[in-house]
Amino acid sequence: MQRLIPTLRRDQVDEELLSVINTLQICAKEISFRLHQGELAGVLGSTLDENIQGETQKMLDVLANQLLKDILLENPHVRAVASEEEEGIVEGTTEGEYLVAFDPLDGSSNIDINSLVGTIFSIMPTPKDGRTGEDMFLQPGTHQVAAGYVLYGPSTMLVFTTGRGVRMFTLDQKVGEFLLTDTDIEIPKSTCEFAINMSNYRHWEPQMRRYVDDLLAGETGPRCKNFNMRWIAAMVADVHRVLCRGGLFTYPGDSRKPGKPFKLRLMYEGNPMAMLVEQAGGIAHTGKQRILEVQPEHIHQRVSVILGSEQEVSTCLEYLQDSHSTTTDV
Ligand SMILES: O=P(O)(O)OC[C@H]1O[C@](O)(COP(=O)(O)O)[C@@H](O)[C@@H]1O
Ligand SMILES: [Mg+2]
Ligand SMILES: [Mg+2]
Repeated sequence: MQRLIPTLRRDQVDEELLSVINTLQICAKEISFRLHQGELAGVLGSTLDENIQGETQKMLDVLANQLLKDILLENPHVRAVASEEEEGIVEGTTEGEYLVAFDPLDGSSNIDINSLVGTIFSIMPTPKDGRTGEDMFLQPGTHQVAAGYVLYGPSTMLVFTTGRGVRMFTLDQKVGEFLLTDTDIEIPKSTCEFAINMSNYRHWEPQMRRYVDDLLAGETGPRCKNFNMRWIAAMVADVHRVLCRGGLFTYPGDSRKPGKPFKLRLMYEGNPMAMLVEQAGGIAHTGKQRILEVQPEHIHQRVSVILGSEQEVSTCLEYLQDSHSTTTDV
């Protein structure tokens, strides 16, 4: 079976980028090891702190962030990193050719119940126009040269794209290597499955409610078919299911917190997942535009996400089109 780096080398990925990807896979193996040790590693539970987004930090959020940051910044090809757990960017080597944005541990509320979590990452080139600091990261997702995630599940998987399709690698615990297990991933065009946190129903705009009402109405409703629902509460795991067997995943805007309608982060959740989904033939949208075309204004920007099977996302967007001309609350 093919190993990660030789597989990418055959795609003529440049050596500097390969080196960054190699560093990421080293971190992923270490995080995977600690997670699988669970309680035995003494790293479960919460810290007494909140991250800069006001969310309770788990010990593993802190540990995974420290690991990724420390190891990436030792790589001479990394100019800077941006993380969900860091307020500002952290600078590396001035000559570094690449920027890395990451969510060190996604779905971290699942840690306490020994359920699925992941790491998400996005790699962009260092701009050559003299920009410095956080401004270097403010590039649309179309600029990403590589993106992916690690799913820490019954097996640890690395799902990855450099813009030449999506590949899945599985960590062979015996040899400590990610081996290629699936290639040319294609999301089925149609689906009977959707993923949304239904408990927010009352906070959605009317057209999103109408779309979901029609899904729930099943074969006797206007959609004339029955839909199933799944929600793992870890974007990595929900998107992984969509890549494997199709589906629609959405975290739409809602009116819970005035002035803060969105939950998922653009630079290290929306963009990398959008690149994977588009590379697998799906759609990744905000409801108004391709996620990959959003011009970021700051590194922790949040965004509405609707992604997955082409036909179902298109149908959802048709429902929402009405709403954007009649409501302004999202
Ligand atoms: O708590 P909710 O509403 O189910 O939200 C779940 C969503 O929040 C997230 O967990 C946010 O990720 P973090 O754990 O990195 O903060 C997504 O992975 C997931 O889709
Ligand atoms: Mg996350
Ligand atoms: Mg996180």
